[in-house]
Amino acid sequence: MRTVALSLRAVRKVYGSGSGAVTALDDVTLTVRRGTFTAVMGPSGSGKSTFLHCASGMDRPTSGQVLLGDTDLGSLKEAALTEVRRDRIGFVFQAYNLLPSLTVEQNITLPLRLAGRRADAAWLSQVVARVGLDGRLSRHPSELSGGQQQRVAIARALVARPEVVLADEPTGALDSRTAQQVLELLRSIVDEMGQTVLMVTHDPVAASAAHSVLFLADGRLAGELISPTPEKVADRMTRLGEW
Ligand SMILES: Nc1ncnc2c1ncn2[C@@H]1O[C@H](COP(=O)(O)OP(=O)(O)OP(=O)(O)O)[C@@H](O)[C@H]1O
Repeated sequence: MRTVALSLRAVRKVYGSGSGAVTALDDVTLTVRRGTFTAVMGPSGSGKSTFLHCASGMDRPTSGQVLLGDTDLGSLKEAALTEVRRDRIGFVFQAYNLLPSLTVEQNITLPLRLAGRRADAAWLSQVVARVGLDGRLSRHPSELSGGQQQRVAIARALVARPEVVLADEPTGALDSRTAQQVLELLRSIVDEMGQTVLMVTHDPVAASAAHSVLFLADGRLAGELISPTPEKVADRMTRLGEW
């Protein structure tokens, strides 16, 4: 069994060229081990979104390598990359991104249907129970609270048994109590289901739900905090500058 879910090797991303060039990621090397929950934090403009786009294959680095397991994403043509994103990566966004005309169950199983696969009934019911959506499968997103909608999005991210779940500010639209429940859910899918989760956030409380926090500053890795607390994360962020 591979122990590394995702690795970045000397990843650089430069937007534009000449005097207007912006280096959004500068020589970022890191590994994300399987079964870990990692948060990525950094001041505004430090490269968090660029990092997530490169790590997920949504964008290609200017140089360096991104590997999902043993697969070098840079070696893949667009169609193969799309399949990797669909089949091997789960995504959770701040804005849920559910389809309003589909039921909860149809939203959750959409990635499988797009891949021409059927849901494994036992796995689906395990995922639905884990995210606390039992009895709500025939509802539509508009009938659910924000926290429940994010649970649907998390179930959708898990349904294809991805190698890594990438979350972009997953609690950014939620009140603090609901956010805490969603963070506990993300932590539990790691601790109890062995998932791997990588989450970008601005929020020290959200980051402290992870096993470790990676800090970005000016596109470079600027340290790691193991067993974070909100206070330690906030302190580190304050030392990195404006946030
Ligand atoms: N498409 C683009 N074209 C040009 N520059 C870009 C582009 N996307 C990002 N940048 C620049 O790259 C740097 C990193 O941006 P990025 O969005 O990754 O940071 P971030 O940490 O996610 O910021 P925020 O927390 O404000 O969302 C910034 O200087 C930004 O202006």
